[in-house]
Amino acid sequence: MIKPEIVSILQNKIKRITMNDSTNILVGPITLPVNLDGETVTFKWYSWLKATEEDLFPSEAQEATAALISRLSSLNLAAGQQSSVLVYGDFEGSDEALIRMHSICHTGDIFGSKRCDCGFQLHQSMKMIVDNGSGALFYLANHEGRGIGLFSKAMAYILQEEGYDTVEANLELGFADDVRNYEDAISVLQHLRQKPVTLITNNPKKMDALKTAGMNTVKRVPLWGDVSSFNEKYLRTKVARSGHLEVVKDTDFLENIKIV
Ligand SMILES: Nc1nc2c(ncn2[C@@H]2O[C@H](COP(=O)(O)OP(=O)(O)OP(=O)(O)O)[C@@H](O)[C@H]2O)c(=O)[nH]1
Repeated sequence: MIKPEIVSILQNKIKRITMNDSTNILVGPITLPVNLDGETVTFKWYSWLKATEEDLFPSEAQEATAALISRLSSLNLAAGQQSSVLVYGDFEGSDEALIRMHSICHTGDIFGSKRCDCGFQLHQSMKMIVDNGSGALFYLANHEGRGIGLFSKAMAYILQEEGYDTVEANLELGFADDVRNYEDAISVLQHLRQKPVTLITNNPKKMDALKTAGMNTVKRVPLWGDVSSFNEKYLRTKVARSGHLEVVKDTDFLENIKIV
């Protein structure tokens, strides 16, 4: 039995986001001071859980929060991945808000791998959001390896060491090049902000996903960097095969960046 005082602490921080055929349960905001290049910057952190079982967060029940809490310890949530959003500034009301839909990259974001540009993009986009004064970083934890999962990404890396490019490696393993879905994140975004957003990305598919969902995405800010001999082929493949947009049209952007 969950104590009433525990329910009353949590219930104002839990919101239901109803989608067409499922529900996302959003928890937050939670104050999150972050060390960003030596400065303490305070974000508001939220996480969400897709409620696939109807009784997880019953809409009619008065004690929906209690019902949810009482199920938590048996759900084995650590075995799955829950996504996050870090919100900065007056995200709901500001005229100009920058957002980043960042797909998890265990190797790049956590270990600092130089085989991709993910760690750089994660860090840089947080700084861009703070410099802008308002925005949100969505950290999409079910997107590892463009949706193929960490174990499969390890296999894809082995194929890449034998000369296959990123796209070929995914295809040879029986996946599409990119199997990511942004619906859950967009539902959370729409819950947090209705006004137009500017998306930090080089990937037009992310812009399309937001526009298709009816989100008013007015602008795009590109984000290339941390180019080295380790990730040069990966970055070239993004432009040549995955449709990523270069910084300057008709220019081979990598030739303008010193390879270290
Ligand atoms: N399959 C596969 N996935 C990779 C590889 N290197 C990085 N990734 C994944 O690629 C994704 C990159 O995510 P993002 O940086 O958000 O997306 P993006 O499509 O590059 O678009 P933008 O960075 O927004 O321009 C992450 O899920 C990484 O785990 C790789 O060699 N193979």
